[in-house]
Amino acid sequence: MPPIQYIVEGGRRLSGTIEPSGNKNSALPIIAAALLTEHPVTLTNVPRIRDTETLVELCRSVGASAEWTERNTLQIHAKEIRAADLDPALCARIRASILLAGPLLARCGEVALPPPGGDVIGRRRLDTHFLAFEQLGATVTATHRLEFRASKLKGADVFLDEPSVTATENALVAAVAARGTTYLRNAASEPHVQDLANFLIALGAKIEGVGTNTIIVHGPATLGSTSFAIQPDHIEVGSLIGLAAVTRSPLRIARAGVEHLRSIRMGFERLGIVCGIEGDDLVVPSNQTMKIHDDFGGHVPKLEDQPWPAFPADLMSIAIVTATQCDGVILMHEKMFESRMFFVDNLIAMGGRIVLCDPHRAIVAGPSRLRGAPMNSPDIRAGMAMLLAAVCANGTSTINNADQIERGYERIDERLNALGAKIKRIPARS
Ligand SMILES: CC(=O)N[C@H]1[C@@H](OP(=O)(O)OP(=O)(O)OC[C@H]2O[C@@H](n3ccc(=O)[nH]c3=O)[C@H](O)[C@@H]2O)O[C@H](CO)[C@@H](O)[C@@H]1O
Ligand SMILES: C=C(OP(=O)(O)O)C(=O)O
Repeated sequence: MPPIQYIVEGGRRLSGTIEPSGNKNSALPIIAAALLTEHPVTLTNVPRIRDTETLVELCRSVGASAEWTERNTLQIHAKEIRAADLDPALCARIRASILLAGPLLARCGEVALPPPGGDVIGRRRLDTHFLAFEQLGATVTATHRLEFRASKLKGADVFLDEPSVTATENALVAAVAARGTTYLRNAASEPHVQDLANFLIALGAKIEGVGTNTIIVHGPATLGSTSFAIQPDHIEVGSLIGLAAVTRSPLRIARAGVEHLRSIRMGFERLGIVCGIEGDDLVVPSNQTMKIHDDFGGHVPKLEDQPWPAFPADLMSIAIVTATQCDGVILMHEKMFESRMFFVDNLIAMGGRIVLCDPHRAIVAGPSRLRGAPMNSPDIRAGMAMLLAAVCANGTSTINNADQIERGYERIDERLNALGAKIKRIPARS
């Protein structure tokens, strides 16, 4: 596939209504977990993005049938599956290939996975996955590939060494197949972890504590068939709030899943951006103060990410771009990933007033007038953040490697153009 480039004519006001896609990070573990049951599963509101397409190919390669019956509806039937050798190139494309470990181990008693890929945003440890699988009775060998074996998975009282999202998801799926009760303590509780748990419950699993940091699973479950709708993507909603703010545009984000937006709204409020709620829609007015709130006593405020329910790491890049358009000074502290902030060089080249203090901290002083520039998209969220910068900048920007953006955001050029943006995708979509 040829690399994708966006050419963006900036400085335009946007307006209108946009609906977020289904959550990428819900769809991925749920597609993988559909391999746990031998009955058919229908998933709706699945984002049709590069990451889900890659995982669907991997599911087919182990013997499941997986068909898109409508643009965002996926039917998966894993009547019989085999612990086949998985294509290392496909696994290396996505972080979520590691999510096949839980269901394949449960179904086949063994699985060998090439190392997963995903965003290059710092070290991405797998130790928490290994810890959880071992406590559930599996043996793990990690060499050039990851081998998991378990003749029988057994329920256990597992304390995760950190609330890793994908490790919690893998452990949750394995625990559903394990004999006995499992406690997953220090578990991640992100909306996508909740979505996966609700999907497993819909299949017949017995799970308590969904949305908390102690998940209790009574296994083994007899699983059936289900039809399940993926929840809206709160990270996409956050990206759209940033877009509305930096372009000073009124946007309505319809069916936004407002119950999961408190910490996100609070983060943007610190930047002087206040959203209204109307039913399940989020309304971003154009007349924002865009004035950064100092801490009590006039001290420089900070915005930092942490595991859920705090402000999400995947919105840090968007928040940095947004802060360049706000009045005041703020410390942005990315606590979780070591390399996510390096993209700010692109913003500095565009005229952003940012000091990158170290790999985890950047000081942003705004507002600054951004100028269009050529850029490269290093990862999904930095790519989307640069798209926001390009849409708000004076002049034309070129974003190379926009394939990265399309790993996570469905038809984003078309959807933003419908609001008034001017993004040309090369090659054009047929
Ligand atoms: C497919 C998928 O769902 N990917 C998401 C998943 O990745 P993933 O599951 O890979 O991320 P993890 O939750 O394992 O950890 C992310 C990083 O945060 C660090 N960490 C984690 C917990 C903690 O308390 N302290 C800490 O420093 C980890 O060491 C790691 O460097 O969760 C990340 C964190 O929300 C998101 O960025 C990814 O989009
Ligand atoms: C880091 C991300 O994705 P992945 O974990 O799939 O690389 C992301 O969604 O921002």
